[in-house]
Amino acid sequence: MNPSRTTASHASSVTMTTRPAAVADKLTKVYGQGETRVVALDGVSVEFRRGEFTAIMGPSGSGKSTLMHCMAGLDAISGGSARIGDLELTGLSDKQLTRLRRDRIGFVFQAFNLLPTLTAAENITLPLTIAGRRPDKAWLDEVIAAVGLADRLEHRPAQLSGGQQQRVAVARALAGRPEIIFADEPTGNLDSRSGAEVLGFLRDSVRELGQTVAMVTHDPVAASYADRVVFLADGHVVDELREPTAATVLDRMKRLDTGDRAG
Ligand SMILES: Nc1ncnc2c1ncn2[C@@H]1O[C@H](COP(=O)(O)OP(=O)(O)OP(=O)(O)O)[C@@H](O)[C@H]1O
Repeated sequence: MNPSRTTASHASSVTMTTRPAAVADKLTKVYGQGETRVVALDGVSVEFRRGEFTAIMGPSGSGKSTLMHCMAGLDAISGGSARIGDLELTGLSDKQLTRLRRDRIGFVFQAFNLLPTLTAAENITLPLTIAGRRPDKAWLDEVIAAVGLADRLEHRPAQLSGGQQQRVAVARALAGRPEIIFADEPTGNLDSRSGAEVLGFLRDSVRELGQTVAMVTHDPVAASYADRVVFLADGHVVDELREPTAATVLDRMKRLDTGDRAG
């Protein structure tokens, strides 16, 4: 049985009808020119609904990271559109994109990217400090309690396990109540137990705190924590699975690898 299916997704059922947190519409991304031209995304349309946890999977080179970078305003798009909430990313200046990333998007990367000289608490609030925003104390307490870091707040990253460091990174991503969190292989550097904790927390942030998460992963077990899996191949969305289990995800991945994209 898939552990991610044992509790009802209350937040999802309440919020899924509202406008999506992020939308790609016929999104294309072309790198290079002439002989080095690569079409990384070839008309990708996908919605990330509020209060939903989406995993993005696909073979190496299928465009997963490119999709995430374009949606998060880290990379310019070549055609189509990308929106965070109702904000269209095309045409935004570098300054506006920086502000968008800072104020409306949370990031979790494979490498935890914590500042070594700061405590866990200072790392968690750093983006808010940089933005000159006052942390919402009640929300922060809720996030810190949920990630189980209340007794580690004064520790520096070197004094924390990998799993704890990634939980600090997740709390940091959540601290500003972003419109959406983009997670790129968040469990890639963790053992399976720590990985399960981080994934469980990402799932809880969606179910219990009403957040929205899009996560790139290669791992069918990680994907099984999501509400849905979007499959990419050769820069296209080729499949989608709801209520995934590790077994159903693996089965779809095998079909992609053999080029059978039916169903
Ligand atoms: N900066 C770049 N310049 C040129 N080509 C790029 C660049 N970034 C990505 N590509 C190409 O775009 C395609 C999609 O790459 P992308 O990294 O999005 O795939 P991916 O699915 O995330 O792969 P992986 O699972 O290996 O991380 C690949 O063919 C890749 O070589």
